Amino acid sequence: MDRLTIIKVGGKVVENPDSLNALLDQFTRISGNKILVHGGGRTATDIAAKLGIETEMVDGRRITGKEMLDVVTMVYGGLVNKKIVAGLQARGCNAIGLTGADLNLISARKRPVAEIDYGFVGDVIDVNSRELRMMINENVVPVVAPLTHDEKGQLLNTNADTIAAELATELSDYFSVYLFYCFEKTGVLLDPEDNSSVIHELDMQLFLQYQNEGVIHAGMIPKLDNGFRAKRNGVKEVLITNPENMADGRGTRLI
Ligand SMILES: Nc1ncnc2c1ncn2[C@@H]1O[C@H](COP(=O)(O)OP(=O)(O)O)[C@@H](O)[C@H]1O
Ligand SMILES: CC(=O)N[C@@H](CCC(=O)OP(=O)(O)O)C(=O)O
Repeated sequence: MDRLTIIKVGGKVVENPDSLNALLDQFTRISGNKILVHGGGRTATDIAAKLGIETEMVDGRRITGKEMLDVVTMVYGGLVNKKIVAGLQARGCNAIGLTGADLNLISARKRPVAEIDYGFVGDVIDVNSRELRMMINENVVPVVAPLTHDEKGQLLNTNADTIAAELATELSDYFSVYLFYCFEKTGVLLDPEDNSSVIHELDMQLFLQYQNEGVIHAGMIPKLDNGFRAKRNGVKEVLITNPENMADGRGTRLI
C-alpha cells in the first residue's frame, strides 16, 4: 500500500504566524500523499470574546451554542482554513480546503444531551473517503477543518484531533497511514514545562499510569485517546510531535 501522511495541527501553532509558517514549510516538504487537518480553538475563543461570546470547555470539548456555532463555522471553515490553503499555494502545494460537509466527507450526529448539553457538537458517524482519495491520487492536498454535518443541513463542531483520527482510520483501508499530531511542544512530556523530557514511546498501560499520576492531563488526554484508538484500528504509526521535529519522526510514538 502507498504511504499517506496525515498531519493534525493544533490551535497554538495555528494562531502564531511564525509557528504556522514553520509548520507549512515542513508540511510542504513531505513527499507523497498527504492531508492536513487543522484546529483553531484558540482563535475561535479570541474572536468569540471580541464578539462578547464567552467560551466554556468541558473535557476538552467546546460547549457550542447557536452563536458559538456561527463563530466556529466562520473561524474554522473560513479564516483558518483559507489562510492555510493560501499559505500552501504560496509554497507550490496544491491545497483544497474542506469541511466535513463538503463532498459529504464527514457526517455526524449532534451529541445527545446527558448531564451536559454540549450544544452543536458532532460525534462522527461516517467518513466518506471516495472523492478524497480521487483528489489525493491527483496530487491535490486536502486541508480539513473541524466541522461536520448531520446530512440534514445542520453544521456541527467536532474536535480536530477526533477528525484526524477518524480520517486516518478510514483511509487505512487504502493506504499505509502515518498520523502526526503536531502541537507546540516536543511531544508527550514527563514535565510539561521541560521540552527535553519527551517520553519517546508510550503504550496504553503507561498512558493510564501517567494519567493517574497527573503527568498527562488536560487536552493531552483526548488527544492520546484518539491516537490510541486510531492505532488499534489500523493506522500504522501515530506520533505526537511539533513542527520542528515532525520531519525527522522525533516526538512520542504510540506503541
Ligand atoms: N504530559 C504532557 N505533555 C505535553 N503536554 C501536556 C501534557 N499534559 C498536558 N498537556 C497539555 O496538553 C496540551 C495539548 O492539548 P491541546 O491544547 O488540546 O492541543 P492542540 O492545540 O493540539 O489541540 C498542551 O498544550 C499541554 O498544556
Ligand atoms: C467540539 C470541540 O471542542 N471542537 C473544537 C474544534 C477545534 C479544535 O479542536 O481545535 P484545536 O485542535 O486547536 O484544539 C473546538 O471548538 O475547540
